[in-house]
Amino acid sequence: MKVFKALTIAGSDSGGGAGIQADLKTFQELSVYGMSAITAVTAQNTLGVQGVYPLDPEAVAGQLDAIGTDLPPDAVKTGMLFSGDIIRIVAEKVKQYEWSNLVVDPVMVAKGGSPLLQEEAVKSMTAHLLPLALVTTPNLPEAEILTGLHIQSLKEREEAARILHAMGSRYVVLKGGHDPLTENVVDLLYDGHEFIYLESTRIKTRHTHGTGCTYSAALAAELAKGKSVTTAVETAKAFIQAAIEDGLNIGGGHGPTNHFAYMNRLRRFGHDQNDQ
Ligand SMILES: Nc1ncnc2c1ncn2[C@@H]1O[C@H](COP(=O)(O)OP(=O)(O)OP(=O)(O)O)[C@@H](O)[C@H]1O
Ligand SMILES: Cc1ncc(COP(=O)(O)O)c(N)n1
Repeated sequence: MKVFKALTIAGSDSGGGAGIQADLKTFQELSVYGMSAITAVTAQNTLGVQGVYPLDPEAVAGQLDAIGTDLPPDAVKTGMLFSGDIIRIVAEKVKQYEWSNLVVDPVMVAKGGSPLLQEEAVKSMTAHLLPLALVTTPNLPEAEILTGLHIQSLKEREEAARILHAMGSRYVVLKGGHDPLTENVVDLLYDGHEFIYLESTRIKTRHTHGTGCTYSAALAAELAKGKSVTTAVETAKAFIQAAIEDGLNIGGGHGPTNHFAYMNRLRRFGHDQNDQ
């Protein structure tokens, strides 16, 4: 049996709801062998981020070399990268090892408002990493910072997606979780030709810690299995919808999503997700 492997390059969340921990849980649920390169350690729980301890860029490079020389991943995702120096090292290694199935989740700020990316690093993200991305998955505030647009209307979302595509990302998913005005959550997928809207019921819950990480990890896992971007985006959306619907009421703040939910539902309905 072929073993599909996915790599997450991201920060550690001690509370287990976001970052590396969310990514590995998602890979596992979707039957993909998970590997990690940690960029920063955060002291974090459902109440917020209490500390950020970035790793030396050399330590990040060392982890990527260890993986690149022995365990070539079928897909790679990036999350919290913290600094321009780390972004440049990651971009260099992605090119060196020719990792083409790259999902860039341009994580900038945690739910509670703590910065997870230095301001000066935004330029490195657009100059060095986005041109290597197969898919980038910004939320609305991240898309505004990356493009310089103020995004309100659907037309402005489409314009932002066009700009991100022109920056080099072959596909763009503009996530709509942060849009407070709409009844439904609307994500926008753009491949350089057409706009596809993925709509789902907005779940009213405060347990949304790690939604973006989990979503992009599910996308990377499906790409690792050889699924098309469109199919992988649809599965990732179903995965996160189930994970938010069955969110975990633990901790005193924003509880995490439920990584078991999607597969539990498929099992209940007698499907194996590899049959899809
Ligand atoms: N309340 C909600 N109900 C249903 N789906 C949601 C909700 N919030 C977010 N989503 C979905 O979750 C995914 C992540 O979207 P979101 O905009 O929250 O990303 P994010 O802000 O990067 O996440 P994070 O804040 O964890 O970094 C998207 O597919 C979005 O549609
Ligand atoms: C290590 C790490 N990576 C990413 C996030 C974003 O997740 P959220 O916006 O849900 O706090 C986070 N909080 N911590």
